[in-house]
Amino acid sequence: MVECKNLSYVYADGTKALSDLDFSTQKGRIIGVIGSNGAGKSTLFKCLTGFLKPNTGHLTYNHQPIKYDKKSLQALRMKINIVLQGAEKQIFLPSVKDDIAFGPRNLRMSSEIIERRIIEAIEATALESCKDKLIHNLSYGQKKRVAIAGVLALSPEVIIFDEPEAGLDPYMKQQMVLLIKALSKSGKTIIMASHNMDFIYETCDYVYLLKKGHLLAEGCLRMFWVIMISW
Ligand SMILES: Nc1ncnc2c1ncn2[C@@H]1O[C@H](COP(=O)(O)OP(=O)(O)OP(=O)(O)O)[C@@H](O)[C@H]1O
Repeated sequence: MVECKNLSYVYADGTKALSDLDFSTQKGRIIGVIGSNGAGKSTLFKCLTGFLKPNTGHLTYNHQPIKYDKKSLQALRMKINIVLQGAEKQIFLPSVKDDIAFGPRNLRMSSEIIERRIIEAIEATALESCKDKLIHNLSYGQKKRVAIAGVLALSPEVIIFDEPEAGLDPYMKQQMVLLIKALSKSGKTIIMASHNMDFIYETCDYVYLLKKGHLLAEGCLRMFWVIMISW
């Protein structure tokens, strides 16, 4: 479980990106983080993954405060990982299988485990037909699934998606809804940001609404329209 209490983050130029934010997750939940451009969603995700250290507040994972030394951060990213909006940013190697294996190989997992993780990640992301192709030749939607498979291969407990449906056609958007729901059903906790309210409505169990770094509202799906009205 990830929990933030009174989280604040100010960038070096003085921009107050998060102010006194309370946020928490529960295992298997799909949590949507919504808010207009500049609301603080990406900053929150950078704090949750340890890329940014909050100026004030408490940030814990499974009730333990997040530590910022190299070893602790590496361990944190095994538990909480992020799928960035631009798939290209997360692709490091030319072949699908090698790219999926990149994280597990860096962590020096055994070849049997790596092979099993590759197979499971390919299956979960329906990449069977692309698995022997060069990533350079894949479509945007396929590249996005390779990026997701690379994260799944690390087997994190919490997966953050930054605009998972952006750039996908209607069929692939629907596939993304199914993939996210299947991950949650398998026990993964999902946190995601999106500007697509239909996608949020179709996918999430619980929603946080941010405005200029402040938490404006939060609620489960049946509260969704109340949240929308107050936005
Ligand atoms: N490196 C930075 N230096 C200074 N200010 C920053 C930096 N990164 C983000 N900000 C500012 O912090 C605020 C929150 O930005 P953030 O990217 O977290 O918002 P967001 O909700 O993810 O927006 P979007 O929906 O456009 O992705 C904005 O005012 C932004 O300009």
